[in-house]
Amino acid sequence: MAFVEFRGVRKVYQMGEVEVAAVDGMDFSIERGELVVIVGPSGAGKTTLLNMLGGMDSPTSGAIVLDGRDISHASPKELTLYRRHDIGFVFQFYNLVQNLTALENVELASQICTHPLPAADVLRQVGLGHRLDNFPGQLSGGEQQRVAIARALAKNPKLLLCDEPTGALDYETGKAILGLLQDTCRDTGKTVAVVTHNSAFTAIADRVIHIREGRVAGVEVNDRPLSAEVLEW
Ligand SMILES: Nc1ncnc2c1ncn2[C@@H]1O[C@H](COP(=O)(O)OP(=O)(O)OP(=O)(O)O)[C@@H](O)[C@H]1O
Repeated sequence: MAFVEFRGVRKVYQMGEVEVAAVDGMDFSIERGELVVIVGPSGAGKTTLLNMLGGMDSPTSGAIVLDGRDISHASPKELTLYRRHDIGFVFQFYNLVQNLTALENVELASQICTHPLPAADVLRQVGLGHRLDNFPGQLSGGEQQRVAIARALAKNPKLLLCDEPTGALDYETGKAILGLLQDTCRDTGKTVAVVTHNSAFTAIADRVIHIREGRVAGVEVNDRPLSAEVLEW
């Protein structure tokens, strides 16, 4: 069994009389330790997929398995624990607590977990060893996203789930963040999934899952992914 599996997953929203299938029968798998890019145009179903994989929402039908556990019928309480322990989230906007330092922001997340990694170590790992005591307002956008990545990693999650992680950053800073996600995957063996509309990012992935109209339009496995350093778009 693969590390992550989507099997016949559907998510249907009822809009008055009309049913909208935001995800309409999705099958894919992700292996442990892979950097995966899930890519598709606006409205393809990326957010709906991410919400289900992240345990924010449950599928209408089908199975979602992470590390051997089917979460598709999990109770709200079980999903809370799943989000807390199994998934590290990185969003487009960093969502840091403004009156806490970088170190305190990371420690805050670690406090709710059972096996957190030392906050200062993880901040050093993302290149912010010299910024531990700075507040978010004293950090650049790229540095704030590094804190957000450290916060997610310090939970020591099974899967790092990133939603348009470079969306608010300029070109060079965005590239550096992609490089950090790639290095994290290579150096720690962590499974990293990046959800994006930017098809250029697919070149750095071990596996690419193309999404269109609520379905998987294709899957590619890259034997030689490009280093994020040399990526251009
Ligand atoms: N709560 C909802 N109720 C009704 N329809 C929804 C709901 N959420 C999503 N949809 C519909 O499902 C489809 C997929 O939406 P989704 O937000 O998952 O796409 P997306 O790929 O994330 O798009 P974007 O890149 O623009 O965020 C769209 O047609 C959307 O209108």
